[in-house]
Amino acid sequence: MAHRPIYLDHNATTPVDERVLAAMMPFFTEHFGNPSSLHAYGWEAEAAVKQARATLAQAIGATPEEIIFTSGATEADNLAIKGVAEAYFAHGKHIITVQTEHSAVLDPCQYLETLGFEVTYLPVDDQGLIRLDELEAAFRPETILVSVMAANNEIGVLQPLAEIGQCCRDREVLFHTDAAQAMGKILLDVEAMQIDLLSFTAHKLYGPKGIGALYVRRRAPRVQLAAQLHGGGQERGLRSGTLYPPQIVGFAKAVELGLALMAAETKRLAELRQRLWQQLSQLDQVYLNGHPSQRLPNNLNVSFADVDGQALLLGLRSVAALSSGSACSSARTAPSHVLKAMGRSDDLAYASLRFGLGRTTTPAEIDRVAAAVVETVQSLRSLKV
Ligand SMILES: Cc1ncc(COP(=O)(O)O)c(C=O)c1O
Ligand code: FES
Repeated sequence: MAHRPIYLDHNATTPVDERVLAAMMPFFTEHFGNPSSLHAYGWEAEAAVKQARATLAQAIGATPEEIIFTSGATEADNLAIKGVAEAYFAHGKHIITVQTEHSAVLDPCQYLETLGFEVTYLPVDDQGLIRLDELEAAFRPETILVSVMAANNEIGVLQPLAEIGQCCRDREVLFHTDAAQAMGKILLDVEAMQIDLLSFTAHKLYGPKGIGALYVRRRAPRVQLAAQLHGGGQERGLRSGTLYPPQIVGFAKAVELGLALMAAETKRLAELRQRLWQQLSQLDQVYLNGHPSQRLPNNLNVSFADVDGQALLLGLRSVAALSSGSACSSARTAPSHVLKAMGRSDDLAYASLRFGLGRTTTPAEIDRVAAAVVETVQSLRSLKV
């Protein structure tokens, strides 16, 4: 097999775990029924979907009726934000979010601005965290929704969900969180954290691409939501379209595994990340992006001064599959909006690498990549003088 670079881009996506694939397989062939059909084939598929829904609900402290399947976190974010905007505009047209959110949150907010909504984009501090006093100051009588991500996809920073949930509940404002990166990596509890809507996705957690879910609170205070896809009325009318049992079964299996392995993986990945950072920080003028400890265990984001970002990625291409910023924005020419919001200069934002460690990452891989990064940075710097 042709030599492939070491995969260190697990914040972009992950491979499907063999155990997840095995759980999915029967639902492509033997158990191919449509869960909506009222016969044995349909019931079989329906039973599997029901079980998966219960597993997913339990993983976040929700009830099964509160889980709406979608095609991923992008669709879940859109449904949450546009669905709340459409259901609550009579109460007010103001939304609060954060400058460092994923485009699946920022773009729906910008779209709503074209429809007359007002959006506050909270700043973050130099470690990527929002400040609660700034959140508190942003509320208005007409605020209907706060959307703050659980874990950032570029820098892995974990926002204080329970505190944000409390702020929102005190003011009777709905709280949505995009937990695409956080699911299965940190504990999420929608009761304890007072979360009203939560988006998640399977493919960041060794599950298949193209499946995700939105948790929508039905217990008090119950969330009203306007559907964004209309048709056959699946998912209690909130998301029409034939359910996809293989993906749904795989999603639940991935989450179940993620939770079972979480404690051990958190420890192992944090050690590997530390090993990587120790080697990289032997270079002069390297900067860790994001809070040093309040972050996902598998993410390290680093900026290198006096290096051309594009040349750095090119120089490492054969050794490691990495990205600069997020998967989508690496293809763009603008510097990362997340690093810019933290106050990084354009140069440092360009010359950044996101290391996303995963379940198969080994110490030998880390050492190999670290050595290649050190060597590439040194040689690019020596060319400059
Ligand atoms: C924070 C965050 N939100 C949303 C998404 C989009 O998820 P999906 O690919 O499931 O639509 C991603 C994935 O890149 C993400 O990292
Ligand atoms: S969708 Fe997450 S990086 Fe592009």
